[in-house]
Amino acid sequence: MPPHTKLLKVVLLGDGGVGKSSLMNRFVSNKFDSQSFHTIGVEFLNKDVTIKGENYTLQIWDTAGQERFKSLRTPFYRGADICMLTFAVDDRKSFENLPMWKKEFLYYADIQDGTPFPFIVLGNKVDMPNHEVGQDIAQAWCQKNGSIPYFETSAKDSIRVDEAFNSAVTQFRSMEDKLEVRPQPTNSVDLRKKTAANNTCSC
Ligand SMILES: Nc1nc2c(ncn2[C@@H]2O[C@H](COP(=O)(O)OP(=O)(O)OP(=O)(O)O)[C@@H](O)[C@H]2O)c(=O)[nH]1
Repeated sequence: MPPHTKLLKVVLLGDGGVGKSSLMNRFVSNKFDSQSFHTIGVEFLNKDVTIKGENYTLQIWDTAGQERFKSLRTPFYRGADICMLTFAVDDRKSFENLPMWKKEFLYYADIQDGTPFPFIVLGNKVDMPNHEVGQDIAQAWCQKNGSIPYFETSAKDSIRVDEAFNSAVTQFRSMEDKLEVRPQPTNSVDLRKKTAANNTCSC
């Protein structure tokens, strides 16, 4: 890591199939795979960014959205700096599950509900023709849940993906002073030397 680089742990959550892996791969490698497989456990990739003159390494944790992998993903929430809650705009159920994802994150990250925390909401697959969740409905939910920034994205067509990740860092910066000292992972490993490598963990 270059000097004066801050490591930020970013956790991507949401129902299986909404496009979390695809968003991470678009952001880190500028690639899209239409045959993307379900994630088992968690995977992470690092990407270096500079926001307003400050260097950051974003350590992006892509979690498995399917219910059966809950026990594999939840241990990785502790120590997160940013949480990106993801749904697909063509899948109403995935939007309706956002409160469940937020609650699960706060519980396993050991953060009290109501404490300021940098969340971002992504409505992915905006390239799809049939939207079951309108921008107004999603924005209203974000507003009600602590004025969370909302982005309609497409990993496929590369729409607003960089903007959403960069905004997540800006959101972190704006709240940094207010964030409580949060519990760090007990089973931590030093992952800071790895950058843009495909690292899989299904432990
Ligand atoms: N049209 C469209 N398809 C997408 C987009 N993003 C992802 N997909 C497709 O949706 C499917 C699921 O994408 P993934 O990235 O694997 O979804 P995930 O949320 O990581 O799924 P889990 O690993 O099961 O939690 C794949 O077939 C992707 O190619 C998008 O922006 N637009």
